[in-house]
Amino acid sequence: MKGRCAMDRPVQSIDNVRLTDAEDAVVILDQSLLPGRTEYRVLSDAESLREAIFSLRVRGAPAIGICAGYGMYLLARRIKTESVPEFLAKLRACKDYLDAARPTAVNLSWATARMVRRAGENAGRPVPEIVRLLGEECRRIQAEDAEMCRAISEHGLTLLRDGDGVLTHCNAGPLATSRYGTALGPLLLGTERGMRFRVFADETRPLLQGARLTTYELSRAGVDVTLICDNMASIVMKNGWVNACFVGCDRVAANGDTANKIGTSGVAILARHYGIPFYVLGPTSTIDRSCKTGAEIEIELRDPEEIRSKFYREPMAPEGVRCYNPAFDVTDHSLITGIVTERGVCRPPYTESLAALFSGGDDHKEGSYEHPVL
Ligand SMILES: CSC[C@H]1O[C@H](OP(=O)(O)O)[C@H](O)[C@@H]1O
Repeated sequence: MKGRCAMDRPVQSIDNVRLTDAEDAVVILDQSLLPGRTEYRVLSDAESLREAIFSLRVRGAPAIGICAGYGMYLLARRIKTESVPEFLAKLRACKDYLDAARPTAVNLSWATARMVRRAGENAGRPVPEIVRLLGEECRRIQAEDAEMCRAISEHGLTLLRDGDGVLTHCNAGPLATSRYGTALGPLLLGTERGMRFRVFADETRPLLQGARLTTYELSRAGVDVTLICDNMASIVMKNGWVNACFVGCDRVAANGDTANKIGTSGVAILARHYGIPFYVLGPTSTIDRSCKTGAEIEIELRDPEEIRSKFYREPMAPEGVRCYNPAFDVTDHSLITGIVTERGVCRPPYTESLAALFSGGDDHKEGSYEHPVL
């Protein structure tokens, strides 16, 4: 589906995922086709929603959560029953079906759980009223993410100076969120304010989110960006061109161990070697306190063809050669200088500083955010 240009709006708020006006489908910008093709997909059933998440047509932990929230509302509207218990049971089945698309990014299951929780809290109301409340909740998920990303960008910007060199890995910009992004947010916000940065974007094999998406977002925003192969991160750090590394996150454990795109832990080890600060940026919705350490985070394994041939005219390896294709790895908390959330910059020890984010007792407080000094 050819749609309005994804960049009709300021780059900080790419139109990457939304509900149709008729509320009968979720429309996504198909990120698997960028930067060459700007095409939208209309997701009108559970199968297309799950396929779009699995195939990274919509990707990035927050964007996946936003899409899943809209998807749960869409599917809830299709549940034809007046029995609340039957409605709730079928809604939970929708959650299980969508959650199975990708296991690592917590925002997927966090968003579907939030929708099921919202329905359960209102089990005393008639089904149509519950559905209406779910329509409000899915929109709140996207609106809150926009707030969180803006706050993350403000906090992240305090860590940078005009003219800094920043290395990024994968893509954690507006395409992966609701606006601004997490790792890229401070760079976009700072550029809006007249600051200049020199960004080195890891291409991020095998799916090349850095090459295809990060350079697309940053160059459109007028940010100086240089694309490098993943194996060049060391030399640009050694050359003294990098003042900080900024990466996103898909699941942060209670002790600060962080799952992010495969290759992130290698960047962190290099940064430590060269004495360069390494920051993880993400919303509190990506912190999973039920995971005590990164050892408990399930790492998604993907199709070997993504390594062998997905992006190349000619096969890059003999047909059928065995490949190992983990989509994420876990960066040990000891390698992380700070974790930037919408509520401030958390410093080690993360078991304490992350817990302090939730001192109000809830796993994720909706609405405005206090900004404690952490
Ligand atoms: C703002 S979260 C972005 C996060 O998600 C990416 O994974 P994927 O492209 O597989 O969805 C990557 O880990 C980014 O850091």
